[in-house]
Amino acid sequence: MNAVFPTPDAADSQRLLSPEELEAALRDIGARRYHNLHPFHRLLHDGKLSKDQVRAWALNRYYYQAMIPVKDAAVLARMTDAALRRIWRQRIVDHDGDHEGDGGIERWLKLAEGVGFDRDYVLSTRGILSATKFSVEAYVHFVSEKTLLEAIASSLTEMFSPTIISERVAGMLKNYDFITKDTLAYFDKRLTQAPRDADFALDYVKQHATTPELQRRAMAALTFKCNVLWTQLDALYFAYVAPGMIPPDAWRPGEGLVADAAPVRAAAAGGKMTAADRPRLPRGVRLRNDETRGKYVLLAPERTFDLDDNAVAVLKLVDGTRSVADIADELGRTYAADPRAIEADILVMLDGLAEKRVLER
Ligand SMILES: O=C(O)c1cc(C(=O)O)c2c(n1)C(=O)C(=O)c1cc(C(=O)O)[nH]c1-2
Repeated sequence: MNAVFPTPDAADSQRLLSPEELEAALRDIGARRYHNLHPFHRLLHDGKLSKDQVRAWALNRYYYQAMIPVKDAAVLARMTDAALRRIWRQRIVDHDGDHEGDGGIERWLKLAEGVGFDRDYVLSTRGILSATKFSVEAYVHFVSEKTLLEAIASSLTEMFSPTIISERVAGMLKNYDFITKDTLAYFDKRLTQAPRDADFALDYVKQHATTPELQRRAMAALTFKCNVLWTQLDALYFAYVAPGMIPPDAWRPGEGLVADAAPVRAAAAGGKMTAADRPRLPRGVRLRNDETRGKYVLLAPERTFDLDDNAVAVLKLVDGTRSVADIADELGRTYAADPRAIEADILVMLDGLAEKRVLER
């Protein structure tokens, strides 16, 4: 059974490390395996993701946040020492809060709402990737089944989280116009909570990992936890970046958003296009590159519309899943221009096409 986990080589595993050497070995695991190194995080922080890809991250990570107190309750249940429980229970309070509307889970829900989700949809966990669930649940099982030392050691990824949190908050605020400081308020508190928790867990592990075997187990626990975080990002990347294979039942762009009702209402009222609408070409209408004339045209049954370069850039992004706001965001990034100014212009253009019945929402 143990063979499933890689073991350090025999010579190392037989030597008792000093507490300082053990800490250095644990930090080295983070330096090589922590999820700040994952390509999905690089894209997220550098502003390279679409709004829908950021949404997929916020939705899936909700599951991790929601299960952290379940994990910590399982750790608490292993503790026979009241003094230890008094310290550990603070983690549950941090996430659940002391009253309704308080705590980390609530703040994560605000983050999800901030990127457009309907709160009840997020709470339902319906659209969460199965791989996210498997990975988070593996963490809960791990702390329930392994020794208390291993359970505590598995939380040590928090040693590395303040750096990634600072980088994420700065990067997202700079690179995405739909992200505000309020949306990311979740992370404010983590900057003090995580170091406090990590300091305690590190002292505990350094004190209690008193044999080479226990030290090896503590290192394996931290490696396991790095993998729990890494595989969640693998799953997001596979489903929403490349190859973009969204499994059955997982969230699809456009689902579970508060703006969902808006296009329906607007269409029913016959009103103008809004930023939340997801325009698409009606059946029988196609964007075509007319090679003899060297330009793109919109081909409709028995009619052809000449298009200027701006219209072509917009229509290349019209796919029935991107909203007008998403299209404006993407063009804003491509042309380094203010997306809200672009949005106003393309709404007028799209309304014109909708009136000619070569566009619908
Ligand atoms: O934003 C991050 O990158 C990040 C990482 C980690 C982590 O390293 O486990 C946690 C969190 N955030 C976090 O918000 C959180 O509540 C948390 C709890 C735990 C844990 O293992 O008990 N890790 C993390």
